[in-house]
Amino acid sequence: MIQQMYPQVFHPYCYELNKDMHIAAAHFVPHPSAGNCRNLHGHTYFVNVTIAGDKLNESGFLVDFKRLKDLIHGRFDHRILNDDKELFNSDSSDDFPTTEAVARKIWEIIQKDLDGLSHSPQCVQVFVRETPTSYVVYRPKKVQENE
Ligand SMILES: Nc1nc2c(c(=O)[nH]1)N=C([C@H](O)[C@H](O)COP(=O)(O)OP(=O)(O)OP(=O)(O)O)CN2
Ligand SMILES: [Zn+2]
Repeated sequence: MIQQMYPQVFHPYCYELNKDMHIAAAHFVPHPSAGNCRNLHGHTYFVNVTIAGDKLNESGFLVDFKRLKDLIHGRFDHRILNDDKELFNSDSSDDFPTTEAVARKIWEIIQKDLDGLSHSPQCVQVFVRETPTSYVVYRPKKVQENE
């Protein structure tokens, strides 16, 4: 069972949901300055995503927890992150599979999906813990207001 405290995010919405996932995945950081991380190695990533909004859908959900799991766990679990060429590449440091970039890519995947929903939920925070001592929080700069 995942039990962890996460940083809080301030937002203007009435509802907030959080979904935890753990993801077993391997990666390497393709740059000489990355030291040991240049070598392929694995982590059990702990991911928490925060969705906020003012309206619920026809099921009474802000967004179905399972939809979030399918989008993220379904894509990354038991994979080598570097093999996901749609997301990661070795040519641009912004697209190396670092914890920072993994958090941002998770936000991009989720927000793109949420943008297709008429009740306009927003992903306001993505937390990614790569090791017991290291984590990253990604928050979009601008949280859209619901109309
Ligand atoms: N800013 C970042 N720094 C590092 C990243 C990263 O993604 N962003 N990644 C790594 C490695 O991938 C490594 O797997 C994790 O590093 P680290 O937390 O240093 O791992 P340790 O378990 O050895 O940490 P200790 O606290 O020393 O036990 C490196 N840096
Ligand atoms: Zn690593």
